[in-house]
Amino acid sequence: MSSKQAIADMPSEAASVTALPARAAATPAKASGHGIARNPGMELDLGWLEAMRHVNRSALERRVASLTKRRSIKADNQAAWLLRAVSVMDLTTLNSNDTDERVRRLCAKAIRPFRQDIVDGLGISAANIRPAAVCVYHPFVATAVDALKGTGIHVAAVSTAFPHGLSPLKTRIAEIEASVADGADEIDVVIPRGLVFGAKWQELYDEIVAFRAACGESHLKVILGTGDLATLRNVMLASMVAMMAGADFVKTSTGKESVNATLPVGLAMVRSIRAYHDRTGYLIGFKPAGGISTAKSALDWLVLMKEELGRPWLEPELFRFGASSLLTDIERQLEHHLTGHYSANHRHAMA
Ligand SMILES: O=C[C@H](O)COP(=O)(O)O
Repeated sequence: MSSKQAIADMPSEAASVTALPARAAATPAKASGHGIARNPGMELDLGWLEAMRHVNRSALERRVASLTKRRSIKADNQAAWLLRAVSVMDLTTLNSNDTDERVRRLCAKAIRPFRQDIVDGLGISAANIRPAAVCVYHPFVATAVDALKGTGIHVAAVSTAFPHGLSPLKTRIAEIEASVADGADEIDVVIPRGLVFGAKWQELYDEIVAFRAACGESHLKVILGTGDLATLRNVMLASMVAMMAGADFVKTSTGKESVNATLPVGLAMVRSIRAYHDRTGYLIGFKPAGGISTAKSALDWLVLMKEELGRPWLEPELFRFGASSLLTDIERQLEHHLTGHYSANHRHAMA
């Protein structure tokens, strides 16, 4: 199969794994394109958490090693999978020196993610492949909303005293409300990691319930800061509490911890998503973020999702990469795919 054919066939090429069945819509789908029944959450079930006593780290690591070693993506299909990676990307800028101008340039990159010669070479002009969202700090939400108007690209805001989550609860809730008022479609909140260390599950649950209420129709992604959580059991418990409290997505990292998204941690979260689905029927999204900057690592994550959860988790409704520099490497790899050589990073300007 030629790579152009593989690109045209991308949805079916990725469809070979049986997906978890989608639940019949229990809550109305969001008009702005999030077409999945939203997780309403459930009561905090401490007994369920208690039952999750043991997480077998070495089994998770073995599974990750086998998935990445015998990766099932053939060379001809790689360009198609890289385009898929772009379409599930939250193109992110979260820097202390962000400006309105920089955010406008990033939005322009989201609208036209590839150089015209790459678009023409791959034959993808009709496919309109773009990141799912642009992710910014609150002061830039209005700018991004304006720059992306009419494109269908969502605006995500990091909230709740990102990246540490350590301001008063009232302040964190007000921050969510302000981003929603400015037009954010998605809100990425961070949890205070101390609540996990103290096993203060009720407090964590209540905070996330309040975050969800403040989000209204905007979708809620809950960042666990997994690099700070010390154990995979903590990661799984925090994931479960976030889902019980009504998270639409669980997300690994802020990008500011010393350890960012890793595949074993991702697998632990994905297994929590599966367990939550088995019990409630709801499909929860997953967003690995932080340190995902190479096309190769993006492919590893996509394979993990395809093999563990199935086809629906290759769509932006249920999967996102949070990444500030991944698009640059993907563009370089696509150019290499077309021309056989690499160009310098500066030829693929981000913003
Ligand atoms: O949520 C997204 C992350 O902050 C992006 O992290 P990164 O800059 O390491 O790609």
